[in-house]
Amino acid sequence: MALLQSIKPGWIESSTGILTITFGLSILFIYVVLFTLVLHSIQFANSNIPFATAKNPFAIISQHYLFLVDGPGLIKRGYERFVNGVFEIPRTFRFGQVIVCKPEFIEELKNVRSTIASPEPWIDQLLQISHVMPGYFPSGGWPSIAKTTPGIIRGTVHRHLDRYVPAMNEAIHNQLRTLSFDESNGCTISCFEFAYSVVARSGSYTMVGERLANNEEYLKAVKEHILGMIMTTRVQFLVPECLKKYIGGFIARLATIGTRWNMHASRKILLKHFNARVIEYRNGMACHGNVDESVNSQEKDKPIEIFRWLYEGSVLRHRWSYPEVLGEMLLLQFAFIYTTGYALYSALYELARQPEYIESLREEVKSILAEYGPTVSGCNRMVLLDSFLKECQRLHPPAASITLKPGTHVGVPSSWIQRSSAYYEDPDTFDGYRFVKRAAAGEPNTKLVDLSPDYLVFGMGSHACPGRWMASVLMKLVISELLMHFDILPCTESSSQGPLIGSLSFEEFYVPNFALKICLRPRV
Ligand code: HEM
Repeated sequence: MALLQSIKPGWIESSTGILTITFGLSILFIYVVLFTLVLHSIQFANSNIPFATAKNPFAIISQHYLFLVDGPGLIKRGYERFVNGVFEIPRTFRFGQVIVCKPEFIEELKNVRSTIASPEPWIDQLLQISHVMPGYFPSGGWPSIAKTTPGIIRGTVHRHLDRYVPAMNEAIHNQLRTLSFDESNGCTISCFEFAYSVVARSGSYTMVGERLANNEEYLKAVKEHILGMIMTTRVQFLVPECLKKYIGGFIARLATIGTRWNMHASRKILLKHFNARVIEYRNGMACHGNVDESVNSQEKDKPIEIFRWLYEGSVLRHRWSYPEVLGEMLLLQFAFIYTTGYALYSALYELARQPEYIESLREEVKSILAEYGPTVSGCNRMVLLDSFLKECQRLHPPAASITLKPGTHVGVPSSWIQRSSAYYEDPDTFDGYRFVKRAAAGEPNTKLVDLSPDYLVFGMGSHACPGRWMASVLMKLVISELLMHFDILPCTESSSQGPLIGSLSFEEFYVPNFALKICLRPRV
């Protein structure tokens, strides 16, 4: 005790000294990082383009912060200031994003050749592929496999959409079977979780086949991996480019360990299942005798499984390596499942909030299903539902801008154009049948999958989303099934209500409000 008493004051003094030095060094480090950030932003920025708010050092730092936590809000402020011009958003240690608002420029961008305007650098910078997925793609340059997938989706998934529909219907039923219903109150579900799960299950049918689409461990890993990628990327944004290689991965792991955002843990599970699926493909290929027949045999009447197509392409034609196939699958899961899950989530939210639409939509679905069943041609005839979904996407797109050009990253403030009175009457009001009325008035581009400069949810030009027909049919099948068998109601608990959008964004991407719930009550 005496010894302790005798050493304590000295120890306290020296520890206070260490604390002061550590504090001082941390402040110095923060200043150096902020100074470098401002310097880099000015160096990377286009000198003749204004920033969303202003170009002074404080404004640059605040825009970096805002783009990280509320990207759509920052894009809105820029759009309001430069509605007939362009503006730029500085980004942490990278090229800024130039946002084009002037309608003539947007029209010009639409017609740019696919080799010049490409979404690849945007995806690379948004998801920071080389840091978040090291080892999957060749360094320097975008993998050739990624240039092939949109073609496969357009040429096979879209062309033979009807072949996928039975599996998609089964996935929807299987997902509904996982819910437990209470006789009187029905079932209260997390709105995003339900939409995300049903899309993950149906999407997995398309991507990896029936066995994995029913494997709960795999499905959980798919969902967690996508959210994990979002979270990991966000954490990585805060680390300077030169340090990312050394500490980026470590910091991101530290931030997500033990959470559902743990990308590394879920990726391990996914890889285990992908490898097992590959063994099944190999066995199948061995059974065919002639391996070349294997790829062709898929094209007869069965839906083409995207993973199998990519894998066999890598093995048989040596077009790309196995890690590249895995990398492409992980990216495609994001492109397919997050976007469609978000779109379905917003539609369920609006259905629960706006019961006046339920009866007319139900009537339409009922008569079409009676004649055509849950098929592609049935879905194509659901004009009211199509308009309702398009209105949901107009007001709640998954992202506030779409990016089109390499080098300088050029974006279009889609979310705010879609809310502009220049293009839409009473733009902030939800009118589920807005597009049916427009079609009746003879206006063009009124279908959910139609592209136009005032409706940019699926992009535009040669890189417009090739999965939009799949997304449209999938959402219609889910909503038809729900309308036929359930009443869709808002949840009465106050903690489960709230806005559609969560409190943080992911650059220009919106993140859902995970707490939002709806109630499904079985119809008598
Ligand atoms: C509601 C759901 C969806 C939305 C809102 C959406 C949105 C988008 C957008 C905005 C782009 C960029 C277009 C551009 O740069 O001009 C895109 C590209 C892409 N999407 Fe979708 N998407 C959805 C569903 C899907 C689905 C279901 C698939 C797969 C079956 C898919 C696969 C892709 C691919 C592969 C690309 C890259 C196209 C290219 O590089 O040429 N998407 N999507």
